[in-house]
Amino acid sequence: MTSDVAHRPAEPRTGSPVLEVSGLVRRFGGLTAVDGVSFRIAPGETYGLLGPNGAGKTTTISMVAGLLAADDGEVTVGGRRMGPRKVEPKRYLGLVPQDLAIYPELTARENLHFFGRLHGLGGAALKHRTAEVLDLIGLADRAKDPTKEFSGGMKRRLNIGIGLLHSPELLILDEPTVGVDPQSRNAILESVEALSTEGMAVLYTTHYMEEAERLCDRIGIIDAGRLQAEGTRQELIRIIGELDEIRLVGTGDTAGAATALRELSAVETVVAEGRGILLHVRDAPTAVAAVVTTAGRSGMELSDVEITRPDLESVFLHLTGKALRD
Ligand SMILES: Nc1ncnc2c1ncn2[C@@H]1O[C@H](COP(=O)(O)OP(=O)(O)OP(=O)(O)O)[C@@H](O)[C@H]1O
Repeated sequence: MTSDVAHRPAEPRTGSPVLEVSGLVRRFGGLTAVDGVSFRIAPGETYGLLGPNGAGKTTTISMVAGLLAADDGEVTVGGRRMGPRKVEPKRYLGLVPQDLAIYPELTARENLHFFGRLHGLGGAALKHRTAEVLDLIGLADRAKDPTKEFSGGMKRRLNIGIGLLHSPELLILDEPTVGVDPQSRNAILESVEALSTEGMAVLYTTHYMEEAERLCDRIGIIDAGRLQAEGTRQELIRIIGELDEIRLVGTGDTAGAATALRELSAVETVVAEGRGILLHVRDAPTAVAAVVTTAGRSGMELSDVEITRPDLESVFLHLTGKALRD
């Protein structure tokens, strides 16, 4: 069945969360893959699930999308209870799986038309939405080409376009940049960024810290099936303290420089070590000029200055005792 009116939810539910996940649990035999996961996503918000391989990201989103039954807990999409047998709530979400689901012989536009019809779109509305989506995923100029000629990254973008066609309230993307070249990766990230201008809520899973930092308003750090922490990038970094590191390498009067550096207001700790000094400071990019000048004036000849700022990788290490990437 097709209609000329794009399928959009009848009532916008601004204010209340688009997605509410509460106490979700899923076991596979003796393994608890998802162990009491709860989070919410507001309209227009991009929420990242950041965790290493096997953390439970795909299992979580499979339950969110109603593809997999939960052993415990509850998922609601737009206030509607989700589950494998539910039909209505699934109309409000789009799922972009890791695996590609496109027809290689069809052009990009034909693929979108085909999947659009499956969503009940047709006529002028389908044409209009297809053009909008092709723009959004940056494939308007390749709309007439068979997708078998596309690069891996372009196919991924089309996969995202298919998930977007029916203007879902919530779009779920499962590690959409795995295995693509850096240029395509950037194009994918730009497409996802553009979604927030559409007011869509996005659930984005990744094991790339840079992607979570760039795209997500809030991030849930997941490991061994549990949400270890949740918040904005800044909130998460506060968990491990907000101090940056400046490492000064050089010769001369290191001890004298260390004493002088302790007097600077931005400096919290100073440790003289081997051929240099390690400082913990607030806001290193602002403090570095005074640090370098003070060290120089105190008789230290610098050969290198290195700034390290805490990132989500450091937060993950702090919370779990292991690196995000193997
Ligand atoms: N159908 C299944 N049967 C048995 N174990 C499973 C099944 N699906 C997932 N698991 C296990 O559950 C755990 C979580 O897997 P999941 O795929 O959710 O992790 P992930 O964070 O998405 O990682 P990846 O990035 O590798 O997909 C893993 O230990 C995995 O082996």
